[in-house]
Amino acid sequence: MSGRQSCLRPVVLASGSAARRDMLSQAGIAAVLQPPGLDEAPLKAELRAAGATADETALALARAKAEAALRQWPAGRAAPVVIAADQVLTCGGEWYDKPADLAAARRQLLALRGRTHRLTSAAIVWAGEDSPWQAVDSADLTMRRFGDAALDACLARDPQAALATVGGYRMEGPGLQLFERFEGDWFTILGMPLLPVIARLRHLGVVPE
Ligand SMILES: Nc1nc2c(ncn2[C@@H]2O[C@H](COP(=O)(O)OP(=O)(O)OP(=O)(O)O)[C@@H](O)[C@H]2O)c(=O)[nH]1
Repeated sequence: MSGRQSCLRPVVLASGSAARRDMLSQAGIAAVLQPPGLDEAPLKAELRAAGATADETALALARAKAEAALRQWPAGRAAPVVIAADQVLTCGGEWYDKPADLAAARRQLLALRGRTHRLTSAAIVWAGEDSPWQAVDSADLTMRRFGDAALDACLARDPQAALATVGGYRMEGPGLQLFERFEGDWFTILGMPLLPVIARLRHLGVVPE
């Protein structure tokens, strides 16, 4: 069998995340991009108020994004295999969200300075089963006690990261200079536990064994 995608069903990535888009395409998986257009904040607040853990919250949000994408899928087209994901950042019992602007990103990075925070990434792969396949994984990242100059240089070099990522940094960019070490899967940090997702796609016949 060629290395080409073998499934007749389209693969949909229910995400607006460039990192998730890039990791799938770089792994040779062609996906239709369909940002879910979901306002995560109220659902996230509801989950937190109910005492949901970071794992439970990321899984629930990923599932909500997959459901939103399925609702938008044109009737009559071959049912897709939908991939969705979500990432939660926690540190010392605090939960952090994507910064609203550069000033918020700076404040958030200062709050994380010299500490270890956790990125919890969940993925859903839904091929029409009653309940979707899911995976969740975490990585622990320790930030240096970086100086203000290092922080401002990082924000100046990569302002997009400050607004597009939950931590306000891109590990594959200048943000790496803010870190001392990290423990966990690289793709989990970037936004999705990729290897389990690819294994699921293999199980579904989307990519060859
Ligand atoms: N490139 C990059 N992205 C990161 C990194 N850390 C976190 N992210 C991104 O931070 C974002 C986490 O926010 P989410 O709410 O899970 O996803 P989103 O960006 O809103 O995209 P949706 O899937 O459409 O909800 C994701 O896009 C992750 O890919 C990193 O080190 N590098």
